[in-house]
Order: sequence, then C-alpha cells, then structure tokens
Amino acid sequence: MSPLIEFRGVTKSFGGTAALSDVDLAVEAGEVFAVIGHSGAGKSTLVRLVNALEKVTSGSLLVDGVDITTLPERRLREVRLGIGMVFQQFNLFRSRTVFANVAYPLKVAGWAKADRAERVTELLNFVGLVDKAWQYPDQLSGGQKQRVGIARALATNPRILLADEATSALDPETTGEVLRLLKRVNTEFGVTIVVITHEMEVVREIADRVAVLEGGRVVEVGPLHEVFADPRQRITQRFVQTVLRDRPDAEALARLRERHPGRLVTARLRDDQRIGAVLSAAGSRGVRFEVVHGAVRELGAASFGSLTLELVGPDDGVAEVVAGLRAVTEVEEVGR
Ligand SMILES: Nc1ncnc2c1ncn2[C@@H]1O[C@H](COP(=O)(O)OP(=O)(O)OP(=O)(O)O)[C@@H](O)[C@H]1O
Repeated sequence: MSPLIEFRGVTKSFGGTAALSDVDLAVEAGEVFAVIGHSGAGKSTLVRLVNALEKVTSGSLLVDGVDITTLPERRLREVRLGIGMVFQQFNLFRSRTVFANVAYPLKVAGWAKADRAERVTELLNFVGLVDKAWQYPDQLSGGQKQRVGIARALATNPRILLADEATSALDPETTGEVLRLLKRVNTEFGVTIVVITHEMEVVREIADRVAVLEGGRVVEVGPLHEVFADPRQRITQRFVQTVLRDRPDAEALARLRERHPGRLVTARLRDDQRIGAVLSAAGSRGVRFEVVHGAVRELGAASFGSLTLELVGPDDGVAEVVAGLRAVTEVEEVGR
C-alpha cells in the first residue's frame, strides 16, 4: 500500500533561504507520525505544505497518491477537506458558542441544519463536552478549548489530522488528556495523525513513528522504540534525554563524584542486553558495585534506559568487569 502522505525530495525556500531541504518522508495510513525539532527547524512549513497553504519550491508531495504540487486550486480545496487541523492557540471563534465553533466547518461544507446538529452532538459527546455546548471559548479551560478544537477538526470526517504544537500551551496534566484524546481519534476513527512538536514527552506518549527535523532536514526517522532505544544523531540523543533523564548531567555528576570516588560507568540497558550476569560475577573479582544513577522506561513491548554504576575494587578486577559489560552492551566512562 502506498503511503497516505509522501514527501519526495521536497525543498521549500523563502527568498533563497531553505526552510526545508530535500525532505523524504512517508506517513502510512492509520499511524500517528510525530515530527520533532527545535524552533525554526521547519516543522510548521512542513505542515503548511501538506495542507497546501504553501507550495513546494521543488520535489513532489503526494497525499493519498495524488501529487498536490501540480493540482489546481479547485482540486486543492477537495484535498484540504480531507485534512483536519489542530493549532497551538486553538483558533476558536471567541464570539461563537462551542456548538457553533464545531458546526462551522459543516456549515462551510453545506450540511443541512438538522444534520449539523446531529454531527456536532456526536462530536461533543466524543470529546466529553456536551454540557459545554452553549458556553463560549473564554469560559473554558485550555484543555477544554483544545478538545473543542479537535471536535471541530474532525467535523467533516477527515482522513488526516495535523496537530501543530497542539499541546504546547497546556500544562503537563492537560497535555496528557489531550494526547490520550488524539490517540482515541487515531484508534477509534482510524484517522492518520501527524503531530508536530518540540517535546519528546509528546512523541513518547502518542507516536508510532518519529522523524527528527534539524535545519530543514530529516536527520533521523524510525519506529518510536527504535529511536528511543538507539538514538543515532546527537540531536535525537538530546531529545531522548529530556524524557529519560537516565544520564547524570554536569551538576548531578559533580555531586555523584563527591560521594562516589570509585570508577563510574554508564551502561545502556535494553531487553536484549543483559548486564545482570556480569554484575553478579563482579564479587568474585573483588569488585563491589553501586547503582548511583539511572532510569529504565517501558515503551510498548520493550524496555530501555541506562544505569550509572560505581565500581570499587582492585584496578584489574574493575577493568575486567568493565570489559564484561562492554561485551554485552554499550558502556561510557563517566567524568574521568
Ligand atoms: N513565510 C515565511 N517567510 C520567510 N521565512 C519563513 C517563512 N516561514 C518560515 N520561514 C523560515 O523558515 C524556517 C523554518 O520555519 P518554521 O516555522 O517552519 O519552523 P518551526 O520548526 O515550525 O519553528 P517554530 O516552532 O518556531 O514555528 C525559519 O528559519 C523561518 O524563519
């Protein structure tokens, strides 16, 4: 099956400066695909190309097998009807009720009044806001506003939902609620979701696959568990680190050093990399170990993380234990 959204060698320049350079990406139907990057990496530009608010400078962009870069405006409107958008600042009409906000795209699409009312009620039920139908956006919390935004985006039954920093204005707890709602949109309605974010926690909560964007280029892409377990690019490692906090930062390291004078090593943990046997055997070499820092998380069916260990004992014994660890996993010396 061909991908639902496909970038083929897409470059987008603004006045000679490339916001996106030679991007290849394929989003499969039914998945939640996250695009992560720092401010200015080109994330919003990527979204604006998919819903044809901007035109590619070169390359092609296929939505459901159709190259939208060559479509006339009339046909682009049809493509846009199949794409819902959720925004960071919600973009609700403040002067209209919740009901009218959700009904708006149906009105534009020419739905009859009775059909609109039925559909809006269905959507408000889905997002849990039926009791707020006659309130105005200013009377709602941020999380409620975004739930209205999601209901509105789904009104015309789009196959694709683009969520551009949809949770960036929300506190962590509300972020979790909104992400769980988006996940339900994906699993219950089969809507393909592209999530744009600068937060790895968002990626971890919701994505099936993730692409890392840096300076307008895709520098890493893969299934969530692979990218988390084995981030290859420095930028990806830093993003993963923001979620896992499994390695001591400079300050933590300085504190650890004061209390733990032995040799400190950080060993990566994955389901297929077992360090238990190596550590059990350390005693027979006269080596003691302490776990001084670390974190292990589960992601789907896999566990990953890392542990920082202090090894104390005769130098050759410690060296043997480190070699034993290196034989089964990746090991980094810490602060030597
Ligand atoms: N309409 C435009 N005109 C000129 N330059 C633009 C335009 N839109 C984006 N850019 C530039 O393209 C680059 C990528 O911007 P983009 O908004 O896509 O990044 P982003 O990753 O979404 O960042 P942010 O999260 O800050 O919005 C930036 O250098 C930006 O200044």
